[in-house]
Amino acid sequence: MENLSVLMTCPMSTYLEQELEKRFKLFKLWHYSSTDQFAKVNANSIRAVVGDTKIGADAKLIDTLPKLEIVASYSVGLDKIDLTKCEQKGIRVTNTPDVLTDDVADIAIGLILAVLRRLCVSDGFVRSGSWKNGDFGLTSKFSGKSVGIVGLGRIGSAIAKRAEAFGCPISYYSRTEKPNTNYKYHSNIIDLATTCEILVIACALTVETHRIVNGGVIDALGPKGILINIGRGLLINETELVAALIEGRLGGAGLDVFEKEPVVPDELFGLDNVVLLPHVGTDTEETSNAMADLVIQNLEAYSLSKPLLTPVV
Ligand SMILES: O=CC(=O)O
Repeated sequence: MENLSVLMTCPMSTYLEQELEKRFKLFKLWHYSSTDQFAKVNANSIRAVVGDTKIGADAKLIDTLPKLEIVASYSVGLDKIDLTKCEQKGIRVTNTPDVLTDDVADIAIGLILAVLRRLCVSDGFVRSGSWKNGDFGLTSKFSGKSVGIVGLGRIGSAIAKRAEAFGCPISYYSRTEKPNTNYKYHSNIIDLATTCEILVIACALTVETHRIVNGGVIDALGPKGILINIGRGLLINETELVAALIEGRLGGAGLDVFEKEPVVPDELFGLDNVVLLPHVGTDTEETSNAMADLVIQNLEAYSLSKPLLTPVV
């Protein structure tokens, strides 16, 4: 197995680095001044790339590595990988589904509660000593509110299940109606946004879903509506979102992802009806290690010519 040379694109998990180093010849792209400098000496030896949600394998990297055979992503999302190019070149691709579903669904519910019950603001209220001057004031109830989910895949379904336990009626939008659910299907995202109080974006970022939440969807959700995004920043038109929040056309937002991470629009920092997280949906020790194990198992399977565990291409 040592003969598989693996390129990691950026720091993602110390455990993953250590485990890769035990098994393969590991190169770390961030130890070089540029991809070109790395490629000058090593391009012909790399057969595997391990990328993540920050740096995956785009067309330029793939073209730089003529011997590349497999991209094992330390993420479920595949938007940072040029899948078409991988398919054309016969490069295998794997990701890390399932092991992270619970954590991402948990953080979606956490964001809903944080926005509606104003958890971060009330924490600040206690820390600043303001409580001594009077009560915090009333917030908004979660239990029983109608939840609309965009994308009823693994993560969307796990969010639905959790929201059901809060007594929330669930409806969803996806390309096709899913069999065997009691949830109401909308074939149009505007209809979904019009009929729900909390809209959770849980679909993959693809050409079709790019900025699927535009001004029309935000206005359909309305001044009492809450928008939650645990998918990708580019699923929402961020400029429209910021404008709607500032103008009071949207009730609030809970965001784990942004268009240009780690850059977050300055305007959001001054709003106390938004909760902002640094893309941490999967970042628990347990899940991070499970994702790393899956990356390793896929690479091991590949190097032993065994079936991949979670193949995408
Ligand atoms: O965002 C997280 C992932 O795609 O795994």
